Formats: sequence, C-alpha cells, structure tokens
Amino acid sequence: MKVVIIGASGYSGAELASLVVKHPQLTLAACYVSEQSLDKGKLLSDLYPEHVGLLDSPLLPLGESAYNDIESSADFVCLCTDHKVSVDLAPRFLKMGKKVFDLSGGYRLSSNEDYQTYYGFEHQHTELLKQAAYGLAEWNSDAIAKAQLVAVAGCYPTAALNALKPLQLAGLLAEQPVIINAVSGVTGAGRKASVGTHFCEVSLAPYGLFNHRHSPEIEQHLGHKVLFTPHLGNFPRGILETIYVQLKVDVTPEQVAQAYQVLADEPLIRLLGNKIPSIKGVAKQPFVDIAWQQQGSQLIVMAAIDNLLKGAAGQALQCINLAMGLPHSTGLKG
Ligand SMILES: NC(=O)C1=CN([C@@H]2O[C@H](COP(=O)(O)OP(=O)(O)OC[C@H]3O[C@@H](n4cnc5c(N)ncnc54)[C@H](OP(=O)(O)O)[C@@H]3O)[C@@H](O)[C@H]2O)C=CC1
Ligand SMILES: CC(=O)N[C@@H](CCC(=O)OP(=O)(O)O)C(=O)O
Repeated sequence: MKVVIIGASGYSGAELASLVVKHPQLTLAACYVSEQSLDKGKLLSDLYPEHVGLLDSPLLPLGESAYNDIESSADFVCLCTDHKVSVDLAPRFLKMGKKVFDLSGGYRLSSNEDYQTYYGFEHQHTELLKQAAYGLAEWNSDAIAKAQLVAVAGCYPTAALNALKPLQLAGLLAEQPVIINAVSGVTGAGRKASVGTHFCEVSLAPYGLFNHRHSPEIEQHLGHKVLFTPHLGNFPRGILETIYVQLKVDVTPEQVAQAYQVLADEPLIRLLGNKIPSIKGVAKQPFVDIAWQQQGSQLIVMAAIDNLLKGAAGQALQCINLAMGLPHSTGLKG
C-alpha cells in the first residue's frame, strides 16, 4: 500500500516516514509540506541527517497539482499537521476515497463546543466527528480497521487511557476525579521555533492548568472525570505520567492486578510489575510501559511512552496495520 505524508518535515511526520520506509508492506509514495514552506524542495534527510540513505525523498509543496498526484498515487494519507490544518485537509482526501490517518486532535472530540473551548476554533466539519474512529489502537481496533477516517489518539491521552481504562472497565474507580501529573519532552511541542521551547528557556514547569485540550479527550474516552496537569521537561522525547487513583472501598490488590490482565497479551504494552516506568525505558521504543502500587484504597499508576512513537507515529502505524489486517506490531517491533 502506498502512503503519503502531509507535514513530513515535522517531528511526528519524519518519525512516521522513517517507519513507513522500513515497513514490509508499505511504500512511501510522497512527502509534503505547506505550499509556502521554507523546506520545500529539500530532502527529508537534509533536515534529519540520521536518515541519510533512508529518507532521501524531496519535500513537495502541497499546491493544487499535488492533489492530483495524491489522488492517483496514494492509498493512505497521513496528516501530521496542526489541528486546524488537518480539519481543513481531511475532507478533501476523504472525498477522493482515501483512508485518512490524522495525527492531530482535529477529529478526536465529539463536541463542537469542546473545539471552541479547548482548541479555540469553530469546527467546520462536525459531520465527520461522528464518522471518525478514535485511534487508540488496543481499545478500538475493529472501528479503526473499518473507518475511512482515523483520529489517532493524543500523546498524553494514550498513556493515561491505557493506564486507566483497565480500572474503569473493571468498575474499580471511586467517584472522585483521577489526578494525572504528566511530563513531556520538548519534541511534544513540534519543530517550529518558539521562546517557550527554546533549549535555554526550558527547565521543568507545569502548563495548561485546568484547560489543556487533552482533559476533554481523556474524559470522553475514559468516561470518568480527571484533573490533568501537563509539564514541560528539558529532555527531547518521552512522556511520563504519575496518576493518583482513589479506588472504591475494599478493592484488593488482586482485583487491580486482574483488571490489568486485559492488556497482558498486547504486544505494544509492557506491564512492569514491581519495576518503575521511566523515560529512559521508552525513548525511541514503540511501547506503553505501565506499573502501579497500592496502599489501601489509594493507587498510584505510572505510565511512560515515547511521544513521537506510541504517542504519534508509532500508534498511527499501528492503526494502519489494523486497517491492513496485519498484527499490531508489524514494522514496529523486532
Ligand atoms: N510532537 C508530538 O509529540 C505529537 C504531535 N501530535 C500532533 O501531530 C501534528 C504534528 O505535530 P508535530 O509533528 O509535532 O508538528 P511540527 O510543527 O513538528 O510539524 C508540522 C508539519 O506540518 C507542516 N505544515 C504546516 N502547515 C501546513 C499546511 N498548511 N499544509 C501542509 N503541511 C503543513 C510543517 O511544515 P511547513 O510549516 O514547513 O509547511 C511541518 O512539516 C499536530 O497536530 C500535533 O498535535 C500528536 C501526538 C504527539
Ligand atoms: C510538550 C507539548 O507542548 N505538548 C503538546 C502535546 C503534544 C501534541 O502535539 O498533542 P496531540 O497529541 O494532541 O496532537 C501540548 O501540550 O500541546
């Protein structure tokens, strides 16, 4: 199958391109940037020298003629673009009959009101919100396999939902909101330069208090209230979440362990037992690492992912695998 990547010069797009070229059943048909991009005409390997010899394809401008080329050459279109750009681009490719994998948050929520509140724009294609399958691969594989539009899950939500859905499914969560403290590396903010993500400026600080767009995403797909606080840390890639859960009265450690068995056979989830998840353990790896410790009715769950792999490009490839009827981990593991 032939894959086109829009936004290929960005961090998640380049990561996805490197996965696609190594995948046994995919071909990278073309890589695009915006029509005005300063990078158009450059090779992807000019921007990412670690991929010299692997990603020597040129970055093409997404102008009118590009749409004809994409119509005739692509099976899958991956949007590695900003939310609003993805919202605008997806319908055009869907009309061509392409299967679209959107790595942005443009189609993850069901309510237009949430787009206004958390994304700051009025959604122009609300009819597609119902059609989009939420791309949280371990939990929605049938819908992902069938849908024409897959809204690949957000980075922080991927870690939080895999950590919490087993407990919710088993009915173990008490009524209180779950508290999620998360730290992300700087690639989470994308490649474009800004003072807030400048190497000399970043230390460790919270942001997005009470109003980060991943709060409604986690709540919608968990079915439980959360208090989510992201932090930006001074390392390149990876997300670590420490999650404080109040369990229902008398929930035993055996019940908690039993609840997590739902993930035990998933090839891209590692249940660590007594070990502590870390950024080091997941950076450049396709996995979600999960562990927990319990004291009475208090449970602390820890989850770690690489934001560019399981949090973006890795999970997008996992969704493509599902669409092709392949095992989840094809092209991702060993
Ligand atoms: N970074 C991460 O950890 C994660 C990112 N995501 C999501 O993935 C998407 C991409 O993120 P990320 O890779 O970090 O972003 P980057 O800012 O690193 O890259 C954005 C890419 O989009 C291109 N682009 C911008 N405008 C247009 C346009 N109008 N048409 C075509 N291409 C365009 C940019 O190139 P140019 O401007 O030169 O045209 C660049 O290639 C975002 O929606 C983000 O929320 C999801 C999970 C994790
Ligand atoms: C460190 C940092 O800035 N992270 C980004 C989240 C990463 C991302 O791009 O978000 P999606 O997964 O929703 O696409 C943020 O907080 O906005």
